[in-house]
Amino acid sequence: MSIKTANLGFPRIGSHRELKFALESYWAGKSDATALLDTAKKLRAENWKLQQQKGIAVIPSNDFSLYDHVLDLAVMVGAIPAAYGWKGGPVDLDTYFAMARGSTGQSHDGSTGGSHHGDCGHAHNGYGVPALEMTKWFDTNYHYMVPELRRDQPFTLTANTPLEAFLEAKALGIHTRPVILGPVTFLKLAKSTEEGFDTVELLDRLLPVYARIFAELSAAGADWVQVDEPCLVLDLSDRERAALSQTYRALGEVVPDLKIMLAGYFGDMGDNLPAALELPVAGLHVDLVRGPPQIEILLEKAPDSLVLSLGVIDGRNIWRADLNAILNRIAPLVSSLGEHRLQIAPSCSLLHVPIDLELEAGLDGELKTWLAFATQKLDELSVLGSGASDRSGVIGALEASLRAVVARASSSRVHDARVAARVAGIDGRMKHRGRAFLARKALQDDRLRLPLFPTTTIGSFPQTSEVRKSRAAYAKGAISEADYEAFLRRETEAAIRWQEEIGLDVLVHGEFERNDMVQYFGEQLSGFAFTQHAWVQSYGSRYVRPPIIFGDVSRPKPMTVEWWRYAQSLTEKPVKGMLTGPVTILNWSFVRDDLSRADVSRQIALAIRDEVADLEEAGAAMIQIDEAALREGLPLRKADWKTYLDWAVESFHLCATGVADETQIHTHMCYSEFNQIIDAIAAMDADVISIETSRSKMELLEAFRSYKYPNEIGPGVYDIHSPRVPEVDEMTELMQLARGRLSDGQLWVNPDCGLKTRKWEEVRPALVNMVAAARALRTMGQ
Ligand SMILES: CN1c2c(nc(N)[nH]c2=O)NC[C@@H]1CNc1ccc(C(=O)N[C@@H](CCC(=O)N[C@@H](CCC(=O)N[C@@H](CCC(=O)O)C(=O)O)C(=O)O)C(=O)O)cc1
Ligand SMILES: N[C@@H](CCS)C(=O)O
Ligand SMILES: [Zn+2]
Repeated sequence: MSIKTANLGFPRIGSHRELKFALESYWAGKSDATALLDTAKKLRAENWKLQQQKGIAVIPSNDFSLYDHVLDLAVMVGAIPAAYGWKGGPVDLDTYFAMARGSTGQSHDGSTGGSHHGDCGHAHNGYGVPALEMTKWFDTNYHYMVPELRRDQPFTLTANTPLEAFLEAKALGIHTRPVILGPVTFLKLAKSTEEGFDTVELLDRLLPVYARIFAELSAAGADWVQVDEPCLVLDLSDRERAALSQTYRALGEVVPDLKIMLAGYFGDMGDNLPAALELPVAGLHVDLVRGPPQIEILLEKAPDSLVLSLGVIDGRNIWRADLNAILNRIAPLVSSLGEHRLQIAPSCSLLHVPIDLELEAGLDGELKTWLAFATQKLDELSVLGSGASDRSGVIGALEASLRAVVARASSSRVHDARVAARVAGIDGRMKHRGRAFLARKALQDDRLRLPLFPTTTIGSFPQTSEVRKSRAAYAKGAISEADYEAFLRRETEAAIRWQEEIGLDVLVHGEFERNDMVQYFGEQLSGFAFTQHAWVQSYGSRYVRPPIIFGDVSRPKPMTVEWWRYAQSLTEKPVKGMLTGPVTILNWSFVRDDLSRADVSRQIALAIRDEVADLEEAGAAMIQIDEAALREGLPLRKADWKTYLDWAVESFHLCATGVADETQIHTHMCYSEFNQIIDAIAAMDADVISIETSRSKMELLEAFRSYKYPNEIGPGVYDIHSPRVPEVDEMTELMQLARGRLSDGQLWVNPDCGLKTRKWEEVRPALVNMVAAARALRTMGQ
């Protein structure tokens, strides 16, 4: 006897990024739909077979997506905005990708890859349709397409994709449990296109579509369906709770033969758990990695007939599990509920971890024994499934797990007494600059002598395929370090010359040497490991390789100073030092789980503080510390915000307060809904903050206006997520709107974010226009 193992979802991208290459080739018109769909089918089959081979009892289907699973659901239920020209019936690939990436009106567009958003023609051009908005999926670095719903939104089943997936697996002889995103989470994540209505109100119209999907699944032989409602870990309104209750009462009644495994994940269900336990579903999945105390409530309150799926293997991190500790933790449930009522599962879908540790030939041997990627997590599930009823059959695996846990806890690689002492020595003086902002501003203005409405950019210039190829060639040993660096110097010099030529006031070196704004720093800091193949989907065909923070963090040597020094040597204009901040490095890495995130952040901050000091020492008058992920790293529950913001702001201070008052500290945030965190932004006290505002027509500045925020701000005037080149007038108009909210002396002129995902053909005219807009502003009254 053993407890059933269940998986909630497997990464879609392929262990060698097969999906990315198939998609980008299709978009570029280099291959056809058949080739793309064949690759997708092959990946699905490989994933199912792998899980079968690993002995997973409950294997998911419909966890695959060509681009994004939220988009898939919107398309499946016919929630397709009129602009995409869908006339009913099955939805073709071009419509699907138009929603994902925008469209130029041609069948596919030839651009190989996006930015944060769909990247093709935009409606502002007078042709084409913009992509749906994109935003991060809960607190992950995965981004989903935001469905757009109107008050009179009809829903209709365009294709039963869970059924298709179920049948595809069945044809391979694999019985699966299809996955579908739940209707309440779907509606909650959607955006209403009209004022004054809550998308959850559309539930009555959506439920019949689910009922049909479920009925067809049941008729085809499915016995269970996994319905994901990650909203169960959020603060829910009464209406949302009522919607959950209505949904599961209704679906249970219409298709009684299909058992629902309702899955909540990404945290503790907290006050939603008792209500979830009362829903008339056959099973409930709980995330016991992020919410271990839920076990007590399950023991006390789980109804007799309910099957519990215990999310005990971390689906959000890459550490090898402490299998013995997990078995001990769930033992009371095993003895009280019995094996037949339990399933052993990852905390959430494995979408958020890389696929296979075995591919990491370059990773240090000892560190490797501490890690588990998706494939290894399947093995861990199997051991737990057997071990939960009888440990004797898995003694070897349990001993190996224990050895890894003990070795990691006591390893000298993990602990560095100097780092711990430095964190312990953080004192109040490191938490603020010398003088208050206005006094610093006077000193900085005197030093920098910038014009009104100074122009700058956010840091990166296009990462052309030439840049990427050169880095890949260097990594493979095909070109020498000297040749690679000479290439980067040429790129940097050309960027500096061009910025001078077009008249930007504050220059950047262009970040050509960086593969990614986080990975680049991870590769240079002690306590970090980096991988070769451990890609994780960020959105669509864009993936990241998050660094692994395994030990105490320190900086062996300066990381960016030489590139800054070189760039500054080429010009009289100021060049900004360019760094990624600790909270962003933390949020976009796999972080050790044996130290608080606050302390890891402090350690990174102290390393960045040293880099800031070295840049200042080298002569940098301005240093930018990007905190792109500070806002998006907010905890899911409001009650946890203050603690997070306190240490996040403290970390920024630790980076920024070692410099003289004459040195101007910049920060940049590209996810900019600031209303709820404006106190924290003000407390950061950066001399200049650049933010994303162009799409919101400067409305995001309202938070700064009403707060009477005194420091300087660069509200983005150029939407870098679109290939479109903004006109001079548009940018002056946007700045005029900004002038209505802030004083002239506070304002900078810059794009929304870095330009790494854009092409030079777009960037050149856009920045020429931006400089012209700033010049025009200097002569214009408000
Ligand atoms: C700003 N964003 C970021 C997030 N997270 C990060 N860690 N970084 C970010 O910038 N989160 C939120 C947003 C949006 N998210 C993303 C995520 C990913 C990209 C992106 O452009 N990804 C690239 C990969 C970038 C990278 O690491 N490149 C490496 C390796 C490149 C490579 O594959 N080389 C090839 C050969 C190259 C060639 O021949 O052309 C190879 O090795 O085979 C590098 O540059 O060295 C992606 O392509 O997915 C953007 C925004
Ligand atoms: N300096 C970085 C910030 C991106 S959020 C860049 O320009 O790409
Ligand atoms: Zn940005």
